[in-house]
Amino acid sequence: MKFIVKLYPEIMMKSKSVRVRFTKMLETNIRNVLKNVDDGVKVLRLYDRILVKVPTDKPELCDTFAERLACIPGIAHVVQVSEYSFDSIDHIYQQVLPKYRDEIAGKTFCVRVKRSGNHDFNSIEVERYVGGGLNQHTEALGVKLKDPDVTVNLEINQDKLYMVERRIQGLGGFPMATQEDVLSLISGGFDSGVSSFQFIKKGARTHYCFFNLGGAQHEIGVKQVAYHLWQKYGESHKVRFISVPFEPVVEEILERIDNGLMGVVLKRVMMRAATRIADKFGIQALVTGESLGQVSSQTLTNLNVIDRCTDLLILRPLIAMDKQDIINQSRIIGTEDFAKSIPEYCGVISQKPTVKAILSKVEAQELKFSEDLIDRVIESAVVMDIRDIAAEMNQQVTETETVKDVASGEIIIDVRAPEEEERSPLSIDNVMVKAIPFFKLATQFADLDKSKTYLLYCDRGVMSKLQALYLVEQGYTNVKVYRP
Ligand SMILES: Nc1ncnc2c1ncn2[C@@H]1O[C@H](COP(=O)(O)OP(=O)(O)OP(=O)(O)O)[C@@H](O)[C@H]1O
Repeated sequence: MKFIVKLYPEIMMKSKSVRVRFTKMLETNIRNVLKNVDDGVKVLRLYDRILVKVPTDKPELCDTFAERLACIPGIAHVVQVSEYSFDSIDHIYQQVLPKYRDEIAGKTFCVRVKRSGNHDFNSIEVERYVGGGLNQHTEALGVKLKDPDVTVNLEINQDKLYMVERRIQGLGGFPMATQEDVLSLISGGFDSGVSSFQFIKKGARTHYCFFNLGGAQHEIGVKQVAYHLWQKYGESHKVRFISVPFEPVVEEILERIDNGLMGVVLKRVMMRAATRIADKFGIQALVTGESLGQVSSQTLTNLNVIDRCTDLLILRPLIAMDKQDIINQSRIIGTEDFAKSIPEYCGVISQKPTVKAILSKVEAQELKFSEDLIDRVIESAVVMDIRDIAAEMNQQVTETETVKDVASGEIIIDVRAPEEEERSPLSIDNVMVKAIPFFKLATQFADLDKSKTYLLYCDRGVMSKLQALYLVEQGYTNVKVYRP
């Protein structure tokens, strides 16, 4: 079984040298991602496509490969094919006939051919020859060129015939790391998840910067979102997750800054701190999830005042998007459930925030800050490789317990998202399994029988550990992680 990966058209329109560079990057990225599924995978770059060969003894991996390919930036679409050799047009027909005989019986059909290489026939001739043969020698209702019941898709490349079994829509965009790095300010809500995703899709290594205003639980929640985005769409390249303790900033803002200006001042301190971090790592742009008019700090006047505190480029990919479209997008990329479960943590919500901040007044207010405020918070920032989020959870989870077996009376809670849980439900003989998706767990755990012990389960063991930590933080002791 093979996949033929088609590059996004924007890549194909580039000059030869750029196209080759992008294609090579995509080839490497695909290899890096798929070898995590199985290192027997073979990835081969051709002129305008990349071939992915699934290990012959593991056809069951096809669905996982298809899912992973659908999330790698730079791919227009992927076709899953079976491969045959041929020596004549009739040989093509003879191989197609047994494959499609039953499928087209009682149905209308048409044959579509894409051809590359040197042959003594063209695509239309193959369509007519194969279509004519199938029409005569099967129980098909007949050929119908527009809206047939079945389309027989064939690809011919030199002496190889590929029969297309399914088409998988790609993500589009550019291959990861073909663009320069960005630092995405992530708060765990709908917006910053989507804005981060847009830069991953555009091929920018997207590092994460989080300002902690709400304690350990907020940080755990945001780490879940960042880890999900990286693992699903950007796994080919490692990135950093930087957590900056912002309680000292919030404290000074509450004590020293005029009520109406608090929101704008908080954002300016964030931008200054993020600029320092970006400079340290040679990153040239910040990304935020700000959107025009969404909250008081996001009027044009206020965004302008925010921008004046740094020379660094601030990119706001959602600036003209409607909130509902952002939420819809977050559903598609899988961050909606995380965002729903993260409460508003901003401690600097003033009663009457100004929508028209005046730069000179804001600057005068900021003189009231302790001189070393930003130095202090930057010094205590924690920089981690995003891959270590999973490892860190492992370490911290020793506070809770990870178990391989279920003791009598223990109950398993399957915390996977409902679609995943429905696709492959967990069932263990003589063990009670309850499905409570991770985003409902925090609220529903309190209603469970407290005399019982609960083992949290998810397929990769990251989400279950994060959720276990979260519950331990809240004071529960009757929770463990289940890793069979
Ligand atoms: N605690 C934080 N850490 C890092 N970035 C933040 C934080 N709070 C806000 N931001 C950045 O500022 C942007 C605007 O935040 P704000 O709270 O004004 O709006 P929001 O609509 O609640 O954003 P979101 O939905 O992303 O939480 C966010 O999208 C994010 O990029």
